[in-house]
Amino acid sequence: MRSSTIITTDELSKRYPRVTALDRLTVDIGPGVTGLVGANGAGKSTLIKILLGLLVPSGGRAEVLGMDVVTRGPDIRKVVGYMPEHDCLPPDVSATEFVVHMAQMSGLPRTAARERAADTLRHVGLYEERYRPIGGYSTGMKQRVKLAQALVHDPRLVFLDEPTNGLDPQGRDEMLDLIRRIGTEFGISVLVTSHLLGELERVCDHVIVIDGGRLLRSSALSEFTQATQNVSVEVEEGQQALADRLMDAGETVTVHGRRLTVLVRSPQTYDTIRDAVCDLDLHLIRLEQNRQRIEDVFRGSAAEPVPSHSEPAAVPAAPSPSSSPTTEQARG
Ligand SMILES: Nc1ncnc2c1ncn2[C@@H]1O[C@H](COP(=O)(O)OP(=O)(O)OP(=O)(O)O)[C@@H](O)[C@H]1O
Repeated sequence: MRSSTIITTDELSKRYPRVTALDRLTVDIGPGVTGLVGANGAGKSTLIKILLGLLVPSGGRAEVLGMDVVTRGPDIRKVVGYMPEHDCLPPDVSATEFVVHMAQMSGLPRTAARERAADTLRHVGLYEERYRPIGGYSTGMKQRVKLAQALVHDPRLVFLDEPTNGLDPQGRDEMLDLIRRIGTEFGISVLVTSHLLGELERVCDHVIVIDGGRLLRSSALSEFTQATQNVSVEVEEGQQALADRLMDAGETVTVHGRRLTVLVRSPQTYDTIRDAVCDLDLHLIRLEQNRQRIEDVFRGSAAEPVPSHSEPAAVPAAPSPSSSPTTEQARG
C-alpha cells in the first residue's frame, strides 16, 4: 500500500452475465489528482460505482478513505462527491434550485445549502445563468452543474466520470483548469476518468491505465513524461539552412516543418545550436527539451496504434471480453 493511500483495491472484480468489467484489479491511489484512463468499456465507470458503494463487486475488496465499499457505502458518499458521466439533470429547474436541493440531500440546512450552492456555482463559473432552467443550457454549462453538485457538500474526494465528454476544445480546456484548481486550491483529491490519454497530462499527478478491466499501468505522471534526449528548435524561417549547419557540425537533426529536433549528445549541442542561429541571423521562436508524452508510452506497445493528431489521442481499444455486446439497457 502507498503511503497516505486514499483508495485501495485488492483483486477487485466485477462480472456481468456476459462481460467481466473489472478483472482482479489491485491498485493504490494516493491524494492529489489521479487520472483513470481507459478505452470505452475498459471498466472506469464500473470501478467508480463500486468505490461509491453503488455496485457490489463480484470478488476482491476495496476501501475508500479507509472505509470498506461494501459495508460503508453511505458513509463514503457523505465525504465523496460524484460527477456521473451521463446527462442526469432535471431540465425544468434552475442550476441554483438543483444544487441547493443536492446540498440539502447531503444533510446541509436550507440556509447553509443556499450559501454553499451559490459559492460552488460561482467557483465552477456559472453566474447569472444559474437562475435559468437547466434544459436551455449548453453541454459545457450542464457539465459545470454536474461538477457543482459533486462539490457542494464539501467532499474530501471527488470522482469525475468523463467530465470533458461532449465539450469543444475551449470548454475542455476550461474544465481541465477547473479540475486542476479543485486539486490545488481547494485541496480536494480527484479521481478523473478519460478515454483520452493526452488530455490528463495537464492536470494529473498520477495516471492509472486500465484495459479490459485489468490494470495496465499505474505511475506518477512524471514517469510517463520523462525528459527525452532531444531538444526542439523552432525558427521562423531558414529551418533547412539551420539543419544543414547543425549536421555539418556533427549533430543529428530531423526537420518537421518549422521545427527541428536535435539529439543532445552533450551540453555542447546547446552552444552549437545557439551559434548556428546567430551566424545565420535567424529568428529563434523556441528552444526546449522534448518530453515524452503519455501517448508515446503507448505508441508501439499498444494493441493498435494511437492516432497522431492535434486532439488528445484516444486509448486504443484492445480486444477483450469487454468489447463484446452487452446489456446496454441495464446500465446505470
Ligand atoms: N449494468 C451492466 N450490465 C451489463 N454490462 C455492463 C453493465 N455496466 C457496464 N457493463 C459493461 O461492462 C464493461 C465496462 O463498462 P464501464 O461502463 O465500466 O466502462 P467505461 O470504461 O466506463 O466505458 P464508458 O466510458 O464507455 O462508460 C463494458 O463492456 C460495459 O458494456
